[in-house]
Amino acid sequence: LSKSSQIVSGLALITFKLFLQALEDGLKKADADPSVKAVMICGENGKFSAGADIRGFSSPKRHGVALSPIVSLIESSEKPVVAAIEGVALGGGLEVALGCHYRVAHAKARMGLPEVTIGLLPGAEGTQRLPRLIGVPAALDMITTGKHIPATEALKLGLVDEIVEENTIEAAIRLANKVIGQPLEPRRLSLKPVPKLPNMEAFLREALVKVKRQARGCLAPELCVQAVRAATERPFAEGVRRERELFGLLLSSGQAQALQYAFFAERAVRRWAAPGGASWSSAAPQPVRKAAVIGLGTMGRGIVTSLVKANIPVVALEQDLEYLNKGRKAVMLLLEREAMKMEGGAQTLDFHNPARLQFTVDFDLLCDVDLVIEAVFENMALKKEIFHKLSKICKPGALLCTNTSALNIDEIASATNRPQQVIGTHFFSPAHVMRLLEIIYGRHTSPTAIATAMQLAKALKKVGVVVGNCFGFVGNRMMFPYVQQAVFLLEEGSRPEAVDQVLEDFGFKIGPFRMSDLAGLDVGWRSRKEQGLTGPSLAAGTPARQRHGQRYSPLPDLLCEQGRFGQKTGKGWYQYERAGGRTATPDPWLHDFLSQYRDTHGIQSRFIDQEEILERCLFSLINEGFAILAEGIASGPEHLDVIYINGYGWPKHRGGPMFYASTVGLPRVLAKLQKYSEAHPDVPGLRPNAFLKKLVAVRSPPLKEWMSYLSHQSPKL
Ligand SMILES: CC/C=C\C/C=C/C(=O)SCCNC(=O)CCNC(=O)[C@H](O)C(C)(C)COP(=O)(O)OP(=O)(O)OC[C@H]1O[C@@H](n2cnc3c(N)ncnc32)[C@H](O)[C@@H]1OP(=O)(O)O
Repeated sequence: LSKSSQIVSGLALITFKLFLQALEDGLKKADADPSVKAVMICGENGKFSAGADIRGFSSPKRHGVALSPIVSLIESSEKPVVAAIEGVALGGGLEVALGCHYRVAHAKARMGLPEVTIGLLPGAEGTQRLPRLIGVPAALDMITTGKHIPATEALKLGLVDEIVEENTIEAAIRLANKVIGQPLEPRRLSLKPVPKLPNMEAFLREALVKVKRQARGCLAPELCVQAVRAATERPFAEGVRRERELFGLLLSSGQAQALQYAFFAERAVRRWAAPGGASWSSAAPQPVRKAAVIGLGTMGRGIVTSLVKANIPVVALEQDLEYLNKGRKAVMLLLEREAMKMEGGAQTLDFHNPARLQFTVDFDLLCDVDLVIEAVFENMALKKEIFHKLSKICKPGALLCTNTSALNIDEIASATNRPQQVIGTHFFSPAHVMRLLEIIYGRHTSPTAIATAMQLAKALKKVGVVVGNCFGFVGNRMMFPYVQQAVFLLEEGSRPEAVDQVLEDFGFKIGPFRMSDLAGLDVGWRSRKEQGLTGPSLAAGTPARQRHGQRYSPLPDLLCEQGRFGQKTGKGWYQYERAGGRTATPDPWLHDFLSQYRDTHGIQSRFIDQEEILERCLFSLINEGFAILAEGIASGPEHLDVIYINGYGWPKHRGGPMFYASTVGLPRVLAKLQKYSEAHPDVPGLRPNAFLKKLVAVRSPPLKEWMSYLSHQSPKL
């Protein structure tokens, strides 16, 4: 456009506020200058905009330049304004583009309104303009999910006018030149009607039901639907007023802070630290060009699928042909399903090629892999045998990972000649779906090994969280007291469905008993037998409800002795329509069994209210979290929260257990733990941890300062 245009650039994230000011000044200048015939807005360095600075929403100094008036200013310009979208146009960035009269995008650009994922809604008139441009169904989908869509999809939806493979800015200038002099009214989205649907009311009602069911207590998706509904029912200006009202509600709901905390926590855990000062900033990962997975049970199958999806060639190994064929079939089925989901996308799955995925029973084929993930049964002797073999067969630099949920990494490493290359990689089931990867370093694990495991997590599109070695690591260790409380509550008078209901209402995807039925009660039973807590190795004369002087509930063991393993046997804490069924119904047999159990042990059944259920389960879990932090097993509360959100179904809009504790108030958590501990002195999980007490004593500092109150920066770090 040379002299006849005004190029406004610099839509960089950190300078969003400054940019808005510059944009306003630039637009006004362009408008006043008769030599300017059109305006093109682009970003710097190939990126349009990631939107407003998220930290600004919870900053006490939140004032900022309002975005809406600038979007309106763009739209009302008498000269055509064209957005040249490269990289990403997200949130406020996309709302700026929606104010423009035309949008040109690079083929690799991505667009979205992700505000819902940080507890907000597109508050710069995005909920009013987008439905006018692409219709209610597509707009609602983008706004309530926050998904980023590729440029090709944006073109199909009519969100952009043109996509280009080459120079986006030149293409935008070409388009601007072409449209000079054409009427702008039809291009101003605020003047357009929202395209009608024959069944708009029913559609919106169903959309609301859907987001309420999926979001479980999370406000933002629901309010997004309400804002879009306003677009369908009210004139633009009134819709904008409603949008503003709803935005204000979300901003002060507390959920937005929790979700924004979660956004940054997920990024903070990438900056890992380990003993001896090793950290993300100094350690470099090794390349993983080929991997192997040992064991094709449920976990191994998911891990193989995950590696194939990440385009890493895999050797999948089983102990014999029977298991191998079973495993191969299951993996192929998973991959077929994944391929179907990806159909039409840019990526394809090349899993029929033996160079990409090879099944074998021959350990020698592992001689050239860069990384092995052992995913066999949770049995120390078996794992040690495998690791001993691996250290003989694998090339010297190969990283040896064990997928374990609790076993001692150091003991496994002791079976090899290279303990520095042994690391725990705790995947969550189903491993090709769940985002969490708990990465556990042992006493000898090298910084390179940790960096490589973190790099692997990234390649697998997972959130890697580095933690220290202890029984259950972080996630399961915090889960033990939670589940223990849930079972104690049954002993005292509650029922599985009552406990599950309270925790599901809190926002957990699934309560502890439904979870236990899903995972299989036999898993914990086996582990308790191995620990000598139950079964033949239990010393004669051990009291039924006590182990090592502490309260113990034999209830789960008794259920297992009855063959009630959960869904797989059709009976567990609930009953199911058949073995393998998924619909849990309260079981009168279990209710009778609990009554008899209480009678046998002289337990006076009592009514337990929702508050007690919630507090005893959650506060005991949080209490263990403080112990983990004090011992240096994790380097900060964010690590625990990211683990819980991504691996244990903790509701993200509550920010994770430690963030939740900070919102409840540490003095309250402490007081309640003290109260419950006095009532149950034989339950160590309820005894307030010293670190929690210390934080309360120093007046409960903000979560990000907690770690500075540990006198020793812990033996592990
Ligand atoms: C008054 C106005 C009212 C409303 C209008 C505006 C509302 C908004 O715009 S809300 C913000 C909407 N935008 C987003 O939610 C985008 C969030 N960011 C992302 O999705 C991703 O970061 C990305 C796709 C932009 C880039 O992904 P990737 O390449 O994987 O990098 P990272 O995620 O690691 O990010 C790098 C770095 O940038 C920080 N960051 C990214 N986006 C923001 C942001 N919007 N605000 C603040 N900081 C952001 C991120 O935290 C990383 O930094 P650290 O490693 O230091 O944590």
